[in-house]
Amino acid sequence: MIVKGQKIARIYSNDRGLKDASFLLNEGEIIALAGGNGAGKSTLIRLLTGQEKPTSGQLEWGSEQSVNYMPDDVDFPLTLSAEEIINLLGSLKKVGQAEQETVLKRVGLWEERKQTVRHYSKGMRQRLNLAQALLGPSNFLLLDEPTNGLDPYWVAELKKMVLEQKELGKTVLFSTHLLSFAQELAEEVLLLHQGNIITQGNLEHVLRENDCKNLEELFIMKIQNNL
Ligand SMILES: Nc1ncnc2c1ncn2[C@@H]1O[C@H](COP(=O)(O)OP(=O)(O)OP(=O)(O)O)[C@@H](O)[C@H]1O
Repeated sequence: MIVKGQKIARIYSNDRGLKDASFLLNEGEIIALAGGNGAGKSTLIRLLTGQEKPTSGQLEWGSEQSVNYMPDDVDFPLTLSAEEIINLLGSLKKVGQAEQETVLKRVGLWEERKQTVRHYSKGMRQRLNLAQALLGPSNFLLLDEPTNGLDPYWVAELKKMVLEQKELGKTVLFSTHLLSFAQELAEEVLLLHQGNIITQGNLEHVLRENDCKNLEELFIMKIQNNL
């Protein structure tokens, strides 16, 4: 077990957030946290990273978890280059030059590594964000809206990178509102709507159980039932 949520909630003063979420994440799985805007995906991820404290409920962690995290909104210093940022984070994470180089090459920023972030496009900044999450040892990778700003080539590369991480034995949880992306990649799915988990489990199993041909059909059916 990686982590178990036991009726975990984070309710903000406006009564929104994440409500009584119970779930179990197992080792070595690719898990999609899917749902629309304001569904509670980032809130759940922030609870998992410890950036948010639950208003009720708890998380029970398996032993020796080490988490790498790709936030959905990171502002890298505009005056630093990708190389400097990865170097700085590399020294904090005790990762040597060779791995730093591999990671920058993997996200396609090696050629532009000496340019400052100011000169990067949105997609390049997002790839730098991905690079920092790939850097250093972890067994649990949390990616919040990793496709944001990526073009089709890099979305395809992102899929490959997630599968590579799985091959290395890691658990990968990513949030998305792109249901086709979740469908293509995930083994397990947590479908969120207005702060509630409306469906969870093995993707093939939940589709079969609900007689749906894909996640989009399931999502529409579930939210219509919730209205
Ligand atoms: N700091 C906050 N203060 C008040 N309300 C918040 C706060 N953070 C999130 N919320 C509310 O909690 C709900 C869930 O937000 P969250 O950011 O987790 O959704 P999300 O699924 O990540 O959405 P999106 O896909 O739009 O990023 C939303 O209704 C949002 O307005």
